[in-house]
Amino acid sequence: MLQAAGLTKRYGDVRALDGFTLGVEPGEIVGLVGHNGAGKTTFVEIVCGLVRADAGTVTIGGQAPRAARGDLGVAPQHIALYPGASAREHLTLYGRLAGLRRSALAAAMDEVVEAMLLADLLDRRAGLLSGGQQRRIQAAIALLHRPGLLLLDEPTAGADPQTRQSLLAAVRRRAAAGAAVVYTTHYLPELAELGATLAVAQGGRIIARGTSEELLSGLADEVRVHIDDKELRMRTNDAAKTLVDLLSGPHGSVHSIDIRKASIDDLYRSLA
Ligand SMILES: Nc1ncnc2c1ncn2[C@@H]1O[C@H](COP(=O)(O)OP(=O)(O)OP(=O)(O)O)[C@@H](O)[C@H]1O
Repeated sequence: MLQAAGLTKRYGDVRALDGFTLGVEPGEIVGLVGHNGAGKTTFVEIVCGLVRADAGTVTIGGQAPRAARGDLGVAPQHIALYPGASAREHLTLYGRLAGLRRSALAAAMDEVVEAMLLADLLDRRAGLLSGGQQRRIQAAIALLHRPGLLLLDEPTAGADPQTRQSLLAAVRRRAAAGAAVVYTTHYLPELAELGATLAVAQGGRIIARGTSEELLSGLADEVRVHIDDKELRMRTNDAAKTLVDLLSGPHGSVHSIDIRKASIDDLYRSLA
């Protein structure tokens, strides 16, 4: 559905993208992760047709980004709402721009209002809502016209657990119905909940691609055991065996055991 190959983009001396290549199939959720400044948002902006790449190609369903705009749903990283307009007015405007009319528009609005918990907020001005509530409206706009490609750039930043769960459920449903999804986040557990594959961006390109199990499998977990008045810290690929070995020998009084799974930071470090 989305094919990007060899994208480069410079801002003065900064290489925002440097050979960025990524493909996303219908029904696939790709978690786009990477340090601040890795090029994730620049990639999203190029796919949206907002920024022109210096080199490389992007196609959406075989078409150029501008021609494919109608099949694109975008929740940008920064809040981009009209402060004086209500959620209802936003959804009506964007729905009409996407070609939805009357009963089709009403049905699409009902669906996203329910999915993004907007019923009680519909007629309040967006500018007076909280950051998390504004994110719900942005996500609803992205989902409204059932696009074939969803680009969600840190859609849960500042969202409470209920909003996060609603959004993740809505994204899963859309992917199950065949949408291709690019989901940018700094929060790995969300991607596990989505069943997403990972694409790791670094220095303006994708340096690793696979399931989180594949990418994290070689990385050691950390086991911390508080015995007597000492804390032992061990890196291990088999936390259970490490603990059994430790505790089957003579030992003092165990106060706590903590197993820290390999994190996304461990992944970045291993790829650096
Ligand atoms: N309009 C711009 N003008 C100048 N530099 C830019 C512009 N947009 C992005 N950059 C630079 O390009 C690089 C990539 O930025 P980008 O926003 O794509 O990163 P990111 O991976 O989305 O980061 P974050 O996780 O912080 O959102 C950064 O060094 C950034 O400062």
